[in-house]
Amino acid sequence: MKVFVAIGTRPEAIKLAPVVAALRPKADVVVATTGQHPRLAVGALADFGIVPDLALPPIEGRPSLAQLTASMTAVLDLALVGQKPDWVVVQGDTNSAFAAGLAAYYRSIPVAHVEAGLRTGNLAMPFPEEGNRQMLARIARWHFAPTVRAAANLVSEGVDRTRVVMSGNTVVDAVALARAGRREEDWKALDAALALPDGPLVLVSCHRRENRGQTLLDICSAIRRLAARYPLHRLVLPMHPEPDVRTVFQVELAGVDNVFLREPFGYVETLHALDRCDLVLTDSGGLQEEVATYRKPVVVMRDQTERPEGIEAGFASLAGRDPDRIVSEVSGWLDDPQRRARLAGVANPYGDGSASRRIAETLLVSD
Ligand SMILES: CC(=O)N[C@@H]1[C@@H](OP(=O)(O)OP(=O)(O)OC[C@H]2O[C@@H](n3ccc(=O)[nH]c3=O)[C@H](O)[C@@H]2O)O[C@H](CO)[C@@H](O)[C@@H]1O
Repeated sequence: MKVFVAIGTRPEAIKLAPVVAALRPKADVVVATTGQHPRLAVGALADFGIVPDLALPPIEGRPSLAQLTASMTAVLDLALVGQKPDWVVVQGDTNSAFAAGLAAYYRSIPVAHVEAGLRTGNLAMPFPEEGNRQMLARIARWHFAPTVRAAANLVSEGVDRTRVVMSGNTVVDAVALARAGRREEDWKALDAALALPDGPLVLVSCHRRENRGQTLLDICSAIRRLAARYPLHRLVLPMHPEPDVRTVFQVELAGVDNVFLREPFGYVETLHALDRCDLVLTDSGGLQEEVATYRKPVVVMRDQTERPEGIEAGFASLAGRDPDRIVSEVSGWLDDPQRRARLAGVANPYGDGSASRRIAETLLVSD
């Protein structure tokens, strides 16, 4: 069996790396980068010892979403004609995932969708991810749902329930795979490599499209207020390379002593920061899930999340994008060490670390 695994961005690389590892012994796997964020995707794959087999041309300039999707679809179409895979595997909700799914669908190649069924039900938030994942659900042959709720979302939309597999989220497998074999001193060495300051850490990340513009300025004001309120804490912010986001952070947070702006972390470095931090403040999807492995709290800077499981389990607080709410939700955790300590006993709602094995087993015997 030949499986074409399409990877456009860092989170897809992270969440598909364990699927590639699970498929590789038994299938001919072609790992292809789609050109969306090749540098970040290749970097994340390297953390798992994976080198892409096929690097499609990087998307240059600042294309519109339609141009981005159209050009990736056209190039992926040619790649699929050349490779003739039996399956195309896509993950999540990026334009890459949608472009690869669409290209495969038009060539009548079945699509397996990993992390299927996440929904806010609001096409404007997250944008364009909610639309991308809903469209993928219409054309996929296998739907690998990360949670029971995601599986139920798909069935309620009319997806054939025999094509929905509750696999768990592969991010849990990714964390375990990236940690495997690393020794205590390897992790300690990362403090120096990352120039991570001593003292308690807060890991901050923010890059969603709907959080740009005035909202990002508001978020920066919340970060400044938190830095002043918690002078002993170090707020570490690896910046997404998106220029609109980077520049704002660099201007708005310049000169704040306990805010540390950093270039994007590698995956292993991010896991180290997760291990060391007291709290994560983010609009990221993956970080909302990874905190559950580390039993750390996360304050989510979004109005809605497609991951209510984290809130129900007690890891996540939804702060919206209002600075007062952000400051108060973060304070609710940082001022209450016992509340944080209680997370140690909470089960991970995102899976048991065997999602990739389930996905590989299903694909390898299916038509
Ligand atoms: C709407 C939504 O939620 N969509 C998500 C979106 O991804 P996201 O929001 O999770 O994206 P990011 O925040 O960019 O990445 C996060 C990953 O990167 C790691 N990381 C972070 C900073 C750094 O400096 N170095 C790193 O290594 C970090 O630990 C984590 O694993 O697309 C995915 C793909 O389809 C979907 O799965 C997913 O639903």
